[in-house]
Order: sequence, then structure tokens, then C-alpha cells
Amino acid sequence: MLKIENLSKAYSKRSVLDDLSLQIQPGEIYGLLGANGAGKTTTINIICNLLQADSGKVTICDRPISASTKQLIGIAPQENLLYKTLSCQENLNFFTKLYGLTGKERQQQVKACLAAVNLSDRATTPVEKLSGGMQRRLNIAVALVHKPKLAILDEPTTGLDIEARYQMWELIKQLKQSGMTILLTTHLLDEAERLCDRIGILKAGKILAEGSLAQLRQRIPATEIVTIQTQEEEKAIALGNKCGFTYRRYGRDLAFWLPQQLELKEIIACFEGINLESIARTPVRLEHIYIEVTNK
Ligand SMILES: Nc1ncnc2c1ncn2[C@@H]1O[C@H](COP(=O)(O)OP(=O)(O)OP(=O)(O)O)[C@@H](O)[C@H]1O
Repeated sequence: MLKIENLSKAYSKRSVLDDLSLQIQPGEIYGLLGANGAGKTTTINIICNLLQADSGKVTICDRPISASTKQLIGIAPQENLLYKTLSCQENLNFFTKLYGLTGKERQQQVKACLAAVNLSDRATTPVEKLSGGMQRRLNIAVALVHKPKLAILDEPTTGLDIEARYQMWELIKQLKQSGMTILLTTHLLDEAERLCDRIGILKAGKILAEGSLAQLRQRIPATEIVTIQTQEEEKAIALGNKCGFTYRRYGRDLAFWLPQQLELKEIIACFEGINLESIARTPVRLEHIYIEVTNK
């Protein structure tokens, strides 16, 4: 559906995208993860034909990116693209006109998009009277008015509270069920874990790792991760090493990769001789993989 091959882009002499390649299959949610400045927005702007790459190739539905492929893409940008004093319906009407929809099709699309984002009962409410979560959902409806093949959702839940975030996740899952292909950018690793079929980790304009969560998990040779709290960290690291556990710091937490499944008592036995204040077991999460891949 979307194919990016060897894309490079520099501003003045500063390289922002460095031989970037990725592919998105029809009907999947692809998560592009990266810190601030990694190059996510630059990539999106090139896909949307708003910015010219220095080299490389981008095709969507086998067509090279051009003014005419804009029709295939719906983008919900980081900053809501909405007219605050207009109602939900008026906003959508405006964008349907921009895309050249007329008559019955226009009315149908406005109605369908309001329903798709669960805002049918707010059709005549001005945007400024909607909650932040509702405005974010309307921003997505705007991206869908012209029935695009690919929806690009740029940090769709940034700034939302947890309830609004759950609603947005539900909406994104419904979009996928309706057959939409989605490119999602996010800083939130749990969001990517919940939603994405495949994930690409972007750093300094390069994809450092890519795959499903199960594929990415193979980057860490551990069955699970054990985090401990103790005043005797040096001793704990030495004892962990003796048992074949690799240690890592996640923030200030001291954690160990367990190469094989162990009973809790076997894990505790490894740290015999020191005072353990707490011990917690977690599966290998995207957070651990992200840190491993981006800190190399
Ligand atoms: N028009 C521009 N001129 C010069 N430098 C730019 C321009 N646009 C972006 N950059 C730089 O390119 C790099 C990548 O920016 P980009 O916005 O693509 O990153 P991002 O991954 O989207 O970050 P964020 O998560 O903060 O949105 C940054 O260092 C940024 O300062």
C-alpha cells in the first residue's frame, strides 16, 4: 500500500532522513515510533507531497507520490485542523467541499464520518464547546471525509486524559476493522503495543528496528524481566551475573533479563545473601526493546 525506499532529506546540511525505507501493508496499523526530532513529521510531509525528498522513492497504491495521490491520503495532524466557531457538521462540510464532494455524497460522508467518530449527537455543536477528546476525534473525521485509502494519525492521543485515550484507541481499532490502512506516529509505547500490527523504531532519520511486537521481542534474549529494589545494588548485579542474568537500568530501576522461565523462589534464591526490598516480574515490553535499540 505504502512503500518508502531509501528516502533521504537534509535541511541545509543537516541530515534529517537517512536512507529511510519502510512498507505498510493494506489494512494494517503501522506505528512509527521516535523521539522528538527523529524525523516523523518530515516523513509524513513527504508522503503527503508537501515536502520534496532529496533522494529516494515513495509510492502509494503503486503510484509515485504526486499532487493526485493526495486524494488517497487522509491526515489528522498533531495540531487539530478545525474551525473553532463552526459546528462539527460545518467543519466536515467545509472539508468535503475542498475535496470536491457534492450533493448527496457530501451529506452522506458528513453523516458517516460523524458516526464513525461517535459524534453524531454533537453535529450542531461548535467545536469550541467540545471536550479535548471530542475535538481530537473530529480532527480524525476530517481526515476521513474523502474516503482515503491511508489514514495518517500524527500523535492522536497526545494531551488526552486516560478516558479520552481509551475512546481514541477504540476508534482507531474500529477504523482498522473497517479496512482502513493506518500510519500512526506516537511517543507512547503502550499505545503502539496495544494498537499496532507492526512497529518501526525511528532514530535520527533511520529505522533501527521493525516488525510485530513478537518479532521485536526477539531483540532481547529474555523470557521476562525482573526488577528489584535493594540497598546493595553492586552485590545484586554480581549475584545476578552468576545466575546468568544480564542487568539493565531502566531509569533508576535495576532490572535483570531472565534467560529462562524460573519459579519466584528460584529467582529469590539467586539473590540470597542480600536484603531484597521488592521484586517485580514483567514480560519484555516495547519500552525495553525501544531503549535497547535506540541506546546502541
Ligand atoms: N523546515 C525545517 N527547517 C530546518 N530544520 C527542520 C525543519 N523541519 C524540521 N526540521 C528539523 O528536522 C528534524 C526532524 O524534525 P521532525 O519534525 O521531522 O521530527 P519529529 O520526529 O516529527 O519530531 P516531533 O515528535 O517533535 O514532532 C528536527 O531536528 C527538526 O528541528
